[in-house]
Parts: sequence; structure tokens; C-alpha cells
Amino acid sequence: MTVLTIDGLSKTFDMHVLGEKQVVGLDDVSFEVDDGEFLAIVGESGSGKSSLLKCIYRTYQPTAGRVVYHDTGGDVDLAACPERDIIALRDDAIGYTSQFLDEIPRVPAVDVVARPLCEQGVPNDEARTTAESLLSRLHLPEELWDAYPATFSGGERQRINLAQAIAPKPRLLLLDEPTSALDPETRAAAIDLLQEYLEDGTTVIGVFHNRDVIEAVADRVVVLADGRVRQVVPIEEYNGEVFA
Ligand SMILES: Nc1ncnc2c1ncn2[C@@H]1O[C@H](COP(=O)(O)OP(=O)(O)OP(=O)(O)O)[C@@H](O)[C@H]1O
Repeated sequence: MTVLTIDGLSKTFDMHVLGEKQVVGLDDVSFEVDDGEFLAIVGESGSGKSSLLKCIYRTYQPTAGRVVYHDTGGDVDLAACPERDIIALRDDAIGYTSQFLDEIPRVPAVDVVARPLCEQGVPNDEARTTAESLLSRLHLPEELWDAYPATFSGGERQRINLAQAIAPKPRLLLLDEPTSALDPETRAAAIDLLQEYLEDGTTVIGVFHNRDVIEAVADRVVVLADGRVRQVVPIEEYNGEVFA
């Protein structure tokens, strides 16, 4: 079954400060994503990887094209549906994490991770137990669980970010360089965790700058260049360009 159909997706940015100049983020991007697959997005810096994830999550409003999420209850065009539908899907079905943690002042790390579960109605104790288990799996030292992430290092924040995105077990997980600041051991722990989620049926679209991560988990690779799809290939046929 297909989870997502991206069809003719384009995003241009109007740069008012540059005298109405337009910057192309994505240009006529089309591909499909199957249920339970891990799709890696690769490309040079500025090729449109983050813009693609943001258009799917609707942080960016696409300029043209469709992003059809195939829900059990019917198809939803994420590029055009009302904001309330997007918010409901984010609560329930689509997770996103970027390299940067959205600061929530004075909320301990464990509660930042537990929060999406509590919002789904999971009792607080149970949500905290799940959060602690994820933080432990991602090697966050226990003395930091009750500390505020505002003071954390980049790699520590990244672990909170990843744990928070995966805690509710979304059907579709969008990951924008979630392991870039992690040491190799913690990165390996994150890969193990993602592999378990994949086995449970989660679909992942991820941007990774480490070839080893892609080779460990990806089923297919989408190569972007200048906002366009250069190729979509099974991992066995991916020649590692971009990482050479
Ligand atoms: N909010 C924005 N306003 C204006 N231009 C933007 C915006 N976001 C992205 N762009 C432009 O769109 C193009 C694609 O950017 P994007 O961040 O998607 O690339 P990327 O492949 O994720 O790059 P990197 O690997 O460096 O993170 C770039 O030219 C970028 O300058």
C-alpha cells in the first residue's frame, strides 16, 4: 500500500528583500512512498531536502503540486487541506523532527518527550515510563532526564528531539538529519531504535548526512539536485554519490 504520493510538488520563495527575486526550493518533484519503507533523501547542500520534508509536514505551504496522504479513512492532500486537518494528522499520524529542538521553557526533558503521548490520552506515568525508556535507549544520561533541555548540548537536544518525534509511534515519520550531532555509538543506538519502528510498520522519510546510516536502514534513495528529483533507486543500486 502507498502511504504518500507526491505529485508535481514545487516550492518557490519570494525574496522581498531581494527586490522580488524568486528562489526555487523544489521544482516538479514526484515520487511515491510505500507503507513500511525507509526512504532516504540525499542531495548537495541547498538541493531542497529540508524544503521537501517541510512541504510534506506543511511547515512550508507548497507553491504547486499535491502531497497526497493515503489515510485509512480516505486521501488527504496535505498541500491543500485545511489547517485543522494538518494539526489532527500531526497529533496522530505524522511525526517530524529537525536538527533543532523547539524550546519549551521549564519543561524537563522527560516531559518534553512524554508530552505527545499525554496529548494522545496516555496516562502521565505510562507516558513518562515510555519517555525514560527512549531516553535510555538513546544514551541520554539519567541525571539529565529531569533537567531543562535549554541548557543541553546539540547532541543531547537532538536525542530529545528524536525521542519526542518517535514516542507516539506515528505511521509516517519525517526525519531531517536527526543524528547529525550524535557520536557513532549513540548514532548506532538511534539506528537500532529506528529499525525496531520500521519492523513495527512505521514509514520513514529521512535526510541523513551519514552514508552508514542510509546503508543500514534505507530501502530506497531519492537523489535531489537543484530542487529536482535526479533519481529514485533501491539502496542496492545507490552508488553513494553525494557522499563520495
Ligand atoms: N524559508 C526560506 N526562504 C527562502 N529560501 C529558502 C527558504 N528555505 C529554503 N530556501 C532555499 O531553498 C533552497 C533549498 O533549501 P533546503 O534548505 O531545502 O536545502 P537542503 O538540501 O536541505 O540544504 P542543506 O543540506 O544545506 O540543509 C535553497 O536555495 C535555500 O536557500
